Amino acid sequence: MSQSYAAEEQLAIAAVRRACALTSAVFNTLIKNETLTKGDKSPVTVGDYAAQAVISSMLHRAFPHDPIVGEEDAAELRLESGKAMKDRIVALANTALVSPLALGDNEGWGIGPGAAQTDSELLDAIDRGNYPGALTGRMWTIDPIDGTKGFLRGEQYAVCLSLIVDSIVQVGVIGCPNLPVDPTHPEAGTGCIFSAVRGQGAQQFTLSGSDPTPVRIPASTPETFNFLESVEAAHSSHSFNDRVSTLLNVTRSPTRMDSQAKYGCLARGEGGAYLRMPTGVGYREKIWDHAPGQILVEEAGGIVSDSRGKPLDFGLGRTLGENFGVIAAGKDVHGRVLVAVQQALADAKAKA
Ligand SMILES: Nc1ncnc2c1ncn2[C@@H]1O[C@H](COP(=O)(O)OS(=O)(=O)O)[C@@H](OP(=O)(O)O)[C@H]1O
Ligand SMILES: [Mg+2]
Ligand SMILES: [Mg+2]
Ligand SMILES: [Mg+2]
Repeated sequence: MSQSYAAEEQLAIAAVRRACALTSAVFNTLIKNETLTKGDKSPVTVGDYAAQAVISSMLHRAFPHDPIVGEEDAAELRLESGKAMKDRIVALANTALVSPLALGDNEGWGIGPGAAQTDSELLDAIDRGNYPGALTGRMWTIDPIDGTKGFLRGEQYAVCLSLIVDSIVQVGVIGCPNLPVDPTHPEAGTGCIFSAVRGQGAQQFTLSGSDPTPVRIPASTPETFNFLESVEAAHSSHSFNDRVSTLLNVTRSPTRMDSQAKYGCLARGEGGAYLRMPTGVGYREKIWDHAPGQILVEEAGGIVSDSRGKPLDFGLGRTLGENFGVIAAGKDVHGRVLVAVQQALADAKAKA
């Protein structure tokens, strides 16, 4: 029997709302020494750490036994050299945690404002994201800022949270503070949340209101179809997407956008397909970069697979393991995109 996951969805929405308020505030005041470069050369800001601390604290309060796979860890913040950053993160996280009841909070589920946390409680909350993942059982994924490079550029980024049970994503919530609420009326403002529960559909509402609207991927037409792809050429191959576009006679140029906002746009009918092919050997996609997006697109009536047509495997640890690339698209076009991707891969192999 399918479960309702009502408490989990409400908590996830409330946590993403609080984290989005925090990241928006951070962007307006971010200064240079509030960003670090991680071992893999990617950036992390006080916003990433503080948002993970807030979401993890709220999860722990509501579901103390659930393990968490979170992108960030607090190792740098525990060093003497990280003290200034840690102090700022603690202040930001506590402001977000104790602020008055945000829309979507529900005290009945214990997800209203909480008490301020100590430094060590907040560092421990960040480090609770160290779960290695598992094939069975419940676990949450947190990507506190997905598309950190987009966040730093003032463009798209997303606060992403999912609940995975026995390797299947059951709840996904994506907050997009910089995304237009209505792409046909950009003047109507920005700030959306997407949310989906397995078997119950997908919805969008505004970051500041409680106005859920169901989202569904419409049938695509040659006039409207184009690819959604990463901004960063290092994250997915733009030239491969060009070849697939040529094979499919796609005339519209791709929409480049950071983060899982791409899954949100696809789910509400923008673009037609999200194609993410690896640029080099070795990088394994992280589960927090795809779990909320996968359930959102599937619940909006689409299909998400890797470049071989296999489902994404969320039960192999912190990465998607052997999955190679991602194709997300409406049901009517996914098969055609998959065939074109296979053709482009075969052409590249023949040339090599
Ligand atoms: N080499 C490589 N290949 C593929 N993906 C990578 C790679 N390196 C990083 N990442 C992950 O990409 C996440 C950013 O998502 P996007 O690629 O959609 O954003 S962007 O348009 O490129 O900025 C980004 O997520 P965040 O770190 O949360 O921003 C990374 O997890
Ligand atoms: Mg990410
Ligand atoms: Mg991130
Ligand atoms: Mg990152």
